Amino acid sequence: MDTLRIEGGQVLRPDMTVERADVLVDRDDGTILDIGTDLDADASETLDADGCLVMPGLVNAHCHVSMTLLRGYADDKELDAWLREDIWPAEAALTADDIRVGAELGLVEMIRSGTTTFADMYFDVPEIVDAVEDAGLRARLGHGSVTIGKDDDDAWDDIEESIEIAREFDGAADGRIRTAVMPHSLTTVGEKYLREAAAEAHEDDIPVHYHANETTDEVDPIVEERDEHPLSYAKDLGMLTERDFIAHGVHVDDEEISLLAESGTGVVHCPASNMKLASGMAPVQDMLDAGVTVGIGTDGAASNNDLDMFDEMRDAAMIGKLAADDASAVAAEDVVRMGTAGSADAIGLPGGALEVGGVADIAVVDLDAPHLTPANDLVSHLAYAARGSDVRHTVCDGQVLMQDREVLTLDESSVMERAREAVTELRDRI
Ligand SMILES: N[C@@H](CCSC[C@H]1O[C@@H](n2cnc3c(=O)[nH]cnc32)[C@H](O)[C@@H]1O)C(=O)O
Ligand SMILES: [Zn+2]
Repeated sequence: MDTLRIEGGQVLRPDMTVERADVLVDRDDGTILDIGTDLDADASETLDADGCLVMPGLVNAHCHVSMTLLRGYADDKELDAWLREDIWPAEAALTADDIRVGAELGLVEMIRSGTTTFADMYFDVPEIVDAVEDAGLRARLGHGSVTIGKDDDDAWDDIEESIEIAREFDGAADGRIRTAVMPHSLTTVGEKYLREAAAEAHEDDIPVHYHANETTDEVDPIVEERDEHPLSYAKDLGMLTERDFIAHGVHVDDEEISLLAESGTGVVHCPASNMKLASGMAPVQDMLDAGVTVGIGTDGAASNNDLDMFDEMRDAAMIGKLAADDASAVAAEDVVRMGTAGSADAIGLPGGALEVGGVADIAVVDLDAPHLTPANDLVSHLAYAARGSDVRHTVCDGQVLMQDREVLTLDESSVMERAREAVTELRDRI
């Protein structure tokens, strides 16, 4: 058997306790064989974790990965103007090659910050599929469709593309890639298209993922037109089921929180994007109290502006306390759970916890740094003090993606160089 032993570290267990242990991984099937201090087996390969915390790989539950190319391209604007005036025109000029290199750049960034799994809404998805296959991450991918401003034929084409992409690539990369049908939002996609997209997806047991209740501009028109709140509308459309997950959920009322909890629909909280676009403060503690499955996502790099899930966990804790006006709200354990198991549950992929028999998706965090000293409470450090750059090794599906900060599956400097060139040309085209 081909095995990997991560040895000498402390291990974060699913109950958020930390214990000294080695982790033995079966690289053939990508699962954890054993966790303990006296594992016998001679491993085929070892990763040194001395002075490190071994934790589940982080799960970035909402992203637009190729938007790394638009990092710093347009800042300091609210959502609607930012999308219409800057982002959508720039995206219209992106080529398939741009999408590929933008995705690779995002994947390098995620691997370097301990993210092993992500959910992504973008276009030219086959390019992203190929990039993920090579990079070795786990992902739930989909084509984002928009129908407003399009004639009926173009609108249907875009919806059908989302459905076809989801069917074609589900199970790709030896099963590491799953898919979802991804209508962009409840206000940028018309009712009949949403209904059809959800029905088609669910017919094949494929989830639906969309932006919802991100800004008041997305809530008010629905309330005015339909005399119901967006998530009640989503329920009528068949888009609020156990397998589905929404991004944001900032402006949700108590009734909508109950709908999320009853249906089991996942919510992906994107605190940095919500702060940067001044979208608002999601009632995360209320959602957790109600039993909603809450994960964390970075959103695209143009509204963040990085893909570091450690930043995101800290932001979630900070804004969660502010939103609840309570310093005990959205505590360290809660954000670490949301950034790992919560995200994995929300997007319906395995991972998010280190357990025997579970997938070997692992981040090894080097604790030997001034900002992580002393080790009073390692869960607190993960939530409040650690950075993506503290990650030393990243493992996904039993394969080592980064060892001693060297990315093994992609050529980091060539990816950066190609991304710089792509953006120089893109700016000329726009
Ligand atoms: N097929 C669509 C693209 C949809 S992909 C998903 C879209 O979400 C956009 N996006 C990124 N961040 C956010 C956000 O925070 N809220 C809403 N949309 C976003 C992103 O720029 C991208 O255009 C088209 O051709 O216009
Ligand atoms: Zn988004």
